[in-house]
Amino acid sequence: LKLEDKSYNDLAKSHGLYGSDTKVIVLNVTNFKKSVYGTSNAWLVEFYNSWCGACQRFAPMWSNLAADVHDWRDVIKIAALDCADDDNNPFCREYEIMHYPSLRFFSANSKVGILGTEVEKGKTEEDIRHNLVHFLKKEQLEGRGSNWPNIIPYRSNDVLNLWKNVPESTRFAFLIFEEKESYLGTEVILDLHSIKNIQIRRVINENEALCKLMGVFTFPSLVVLERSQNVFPLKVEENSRVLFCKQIKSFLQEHKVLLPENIGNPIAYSSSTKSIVSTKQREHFENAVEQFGLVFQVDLENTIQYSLKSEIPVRKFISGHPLEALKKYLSVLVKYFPTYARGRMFLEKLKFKVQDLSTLKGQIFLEIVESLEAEMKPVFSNSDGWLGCKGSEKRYRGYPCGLWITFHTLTTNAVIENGNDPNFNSLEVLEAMLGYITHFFGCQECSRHFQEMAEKSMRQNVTSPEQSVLWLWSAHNMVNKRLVADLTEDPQHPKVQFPTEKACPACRGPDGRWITEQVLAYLKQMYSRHSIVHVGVMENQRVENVAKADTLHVQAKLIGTGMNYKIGMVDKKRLGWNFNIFDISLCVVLYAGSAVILILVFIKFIVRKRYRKKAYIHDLLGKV
Ligand SMILES: Cc1cc2nc3c(=O)[nH]c(=O)nc-3n(C[C@H](O)[C@H](O)[C@H](O)COP(=O)(O)OP(=O)(O)OC[C@H]3O[C@@H](n4cnc5c(N)ncnc54)[C@H](O)[C@@H]3O)c2cc1C
Repeated sequence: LKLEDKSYNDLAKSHGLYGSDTKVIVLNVTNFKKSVYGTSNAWLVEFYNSWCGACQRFAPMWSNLAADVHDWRDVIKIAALDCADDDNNPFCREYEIMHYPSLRFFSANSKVGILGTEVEKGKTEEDIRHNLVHFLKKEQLEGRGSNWPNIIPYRSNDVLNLWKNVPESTRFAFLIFEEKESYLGTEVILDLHSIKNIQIRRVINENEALCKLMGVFTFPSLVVLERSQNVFPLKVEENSRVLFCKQIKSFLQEHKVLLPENIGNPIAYSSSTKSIVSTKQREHFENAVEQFGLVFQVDLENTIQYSLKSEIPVRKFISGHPLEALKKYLSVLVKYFPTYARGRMFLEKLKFKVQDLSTLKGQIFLEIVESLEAEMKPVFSNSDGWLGCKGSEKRYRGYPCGLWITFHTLTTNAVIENGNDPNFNSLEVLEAMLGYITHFFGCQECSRHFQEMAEKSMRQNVTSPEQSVLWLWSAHNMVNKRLVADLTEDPQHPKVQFPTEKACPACRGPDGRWITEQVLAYLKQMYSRHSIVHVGVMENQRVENVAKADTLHVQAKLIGTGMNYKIGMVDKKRLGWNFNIFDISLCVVLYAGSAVILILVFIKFIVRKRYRKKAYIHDLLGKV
């Protein structure tokens, strides 16, 4: 497949975090195998998830790297694949992508079935580039990449050997003398390899004879040899890749060697790593919808759908601790996830099918979920997208927001419904959440932070039902605090200490300290299953347990926010045999209508009969 880099991105249906303005090649389930396998260049692919904060923060670095090594593209291509895209998700399972972002190196000419080698992300773009150089050197040492520029050090002490096996037209040989561990020589070779009629080779300081011969005693150093045996030592002010490239290029320009345009000038991709939330937006937010704390049923359902159909099945095998965590997660969903009758039955059956297993494949779990869903549909509302968790752009909010509100809903409803039970386990939902976040949540960085928080204070502090709700609230606020002004912060939904002062004036004392009883009351009110907004729920879903009072309460809230939503279905209480008030009313109306029609027909019949009788008598009298 000989596509220019730009064409890959033009063909891609969705770009995820990488638009057409970057040099990152967008791969997907359709083009991945055709592109990556059997090519003369190697590939470095980022498997990421567009909702994952760590991936969003990593994206500018990845784009920078792709721009930086763009001149190496016939040796290595830099690409990315979005595992959050539903089409790509099974593919990420096949490649056993357990966390995001994951970097995989694919050798030149690799065969289909090779899953790539994990590459360390490091902390900086330079770290990844150096790791990449390691991989490329290894490739060539193992005999691959024979058509690549030679990055193996020149070991001979006879410079005449430099001119063997190179085309006649090669005029200059640049020797970069450096220490064994240095990356500079390889990088310069790769940067400038498309310049014709020259060769650039590394000489390491262990080749003492050649160093002596060339009079090189400091490393790195640059020496040029002409075929005619002229030798020019070139002075480079700093040991930098850019300056070495610059020096070689200016030497070549002086000697009238034609240079390809823009060669050896890595174009930096500029992207801010800071949030673009202005102070004004932060202030404006104080007055915005969010402060009313609405929780939408479709967001909760979207969350567990993503978790059950994408996040859990991405694991190839689930056993041991992850399987235990899955069982606990399903158990709390069955108990406390607010859903309709079919949803509840679906969760119960799912839990039942998993509870006795000692090992499970991710793919099998997905099949169980899908077959139960097909058997019992409609199970979910199948809305088009997020409502409360909708971001101002696709990369913001969504699933992680949904996961937070789902777990707040579970902890709160557990306490509201069973908190008075003397056998109530205050840690049950939190332990289930911790297990889920530890073993399944794709955002590795979030998972690590959450585990650290739990380790520090969860089991110690949560000694009563109410404390489970408050612990999660305070843990979430710690994350909010850490993410203020972060790149992942949605400008329309700045990170705040929750609830805002405006939303809950009673939640803070005069000194600004939290009044936890008030916070608890606020959270119980917001996350109670009775407050959940059933907007956007499919017509054939039936809303249970939502009393008229709640409907009015929600309506009032929505009116207060100025949101233009219709409250559908909310006040339709269910009756037996799947009939609701609407069905019954329709029957009564039809019944009454048909009775009226029958009466009218009857009257018409009587009137006509009388009229005919009269006409007959009249006729008879006339004849007489
Ligand atoms: C367990 C977990 C750990 C995470 N850790 C990290 C991390 O370490 N680094 C990172 O970059 N991202 C992390 N994330 C993602 C991050 O916290 C946000 O979810 C993401 O940035 C989306 O933010 P958001 O604006 O939608 O609001 P979110 O923070 O997702 O909040 C969703 C909704 O919850 C409500 N809410 C907010 N705060 C509270 C509170 N204290 N108590 C109750 N309700 C509240 C609000 O209505 C808000 O809209 C984590 C996510 C989860 C689920």
